[in-house]
Amino acid sequence: MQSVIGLMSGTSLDGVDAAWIETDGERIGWQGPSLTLPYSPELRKRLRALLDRAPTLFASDPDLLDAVQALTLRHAEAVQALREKVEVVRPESRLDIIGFHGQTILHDPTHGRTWQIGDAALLAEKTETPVVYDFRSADVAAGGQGAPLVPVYHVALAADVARPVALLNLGGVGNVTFIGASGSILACDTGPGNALIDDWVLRHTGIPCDIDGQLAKAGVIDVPVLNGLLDDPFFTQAAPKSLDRQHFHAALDALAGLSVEDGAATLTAFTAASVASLSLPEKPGRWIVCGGGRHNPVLMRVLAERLNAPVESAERHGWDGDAMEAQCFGFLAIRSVKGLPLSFPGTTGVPYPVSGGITIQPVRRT
Ligand SMILES: Nc1ncnc2c1ncn2[C@@H]1O[C@H](COP(=O)(O)OP(=O)(O)OP(=O)(O)O)[C@@H](O)[C@H]1O
Ligand SMILES: CC(=O)N[C@H]1[C@@H]2OC[C@@H](O2)[C@@H](O)[C@@H]1O[C@H](C)C(=O)O
Repeated sequence: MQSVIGLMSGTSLDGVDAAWIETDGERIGWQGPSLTLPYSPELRKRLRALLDRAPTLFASDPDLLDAVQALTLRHAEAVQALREKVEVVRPESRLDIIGFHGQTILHDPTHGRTWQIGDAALLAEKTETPVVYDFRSADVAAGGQGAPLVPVYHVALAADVARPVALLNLGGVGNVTFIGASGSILACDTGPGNALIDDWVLRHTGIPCDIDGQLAKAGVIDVPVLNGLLDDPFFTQAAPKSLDRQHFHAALDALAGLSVEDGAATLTAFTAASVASLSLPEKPGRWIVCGGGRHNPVLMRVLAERLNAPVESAERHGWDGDAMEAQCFGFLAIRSVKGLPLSFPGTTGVPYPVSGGITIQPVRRT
């Protein structure tokens, strides 16, 4: 087993998640500490501006280069902070490698593009550790969706969980890994997770999310608006399929005129209904939820109602639901180095299993 730090900067743009695990890329050993280093409001604003400009952005754009540097240095701080945490609990541990996802600013696999920003060479230099990055390009080049990549990690984690089961990540965007009774895998992005709720609440209250679902709880779902949102052609596409965070951005216009509470209730129902609209080969015996959405009790309740099945938090299975994506990119880093597949026909629609990721070594100091 090797010791690895996985780093994930998710679609919520809230910060970088870092997690330490021991793994050989197939089995998962010690799940060590994890942490989130938040981004400053200023960096969030710069990243958000890049999302809007990404389709026409040049790699040499000065705003992009500045943001990449700030983002990468924050990742290096996360690595240092996590090393210090591990030093306290397992002083004998030595970091072998880092899995660096970066920040997605554009995801358009149908046009062969997926773009995660971050400077892997700078991170390798600052941390004096080999860094694996660019996990999605090989899959997209081979005709896959480039996402989700977490399923192979979900399957390893859930090796002992009764099947059929679904593992649902509710981050900015939602994604699911379905494991059938026979072990068959089907995965896809599900639709919005928290990103639309966050954007709506931020726009109307200045607060970055609907804390504990308080606004949604006080609101009433606008059914015609909800049905209009569910008319999006994404929901009739078969899995595997993936999404750009901005795909549903215009959806907020459909809510014009609603109170902030009714809008939050409608968007919370939209996230749950988009998961329930999935057509899976078998009905999962349980849904295990990770990602920030599981902290929203209203979203969890509406999900359970719409899925008509047990909906459990990842912690019920001894997992850290806030660290799973970061852990995953540590796991994928080792798989990348070993040339093992990261994606499969059932997870991204790629025609054959594909590895991916590029390793960069730190500059040797003489
Ligand atoms: N107590 C809470 N109440 C409501 N929502 C919450 C709470 N805690 C976290 N969230 C939601 O979780 C989000 C963060 O989730 P997470 O960190 O899983 O996203 P991410 O990793 O950036 O996204 P992705 O998985 O799409 O890359 C916040 O933006 C917020 O909407
Ligand atoms: C292109 C991209 O960055 N997609 C993210 C995003 O955030 C959630 C969902 O959309 C998922 O497809 C993916 O991340 C996870 C970690 C994945 O690839 O499995």
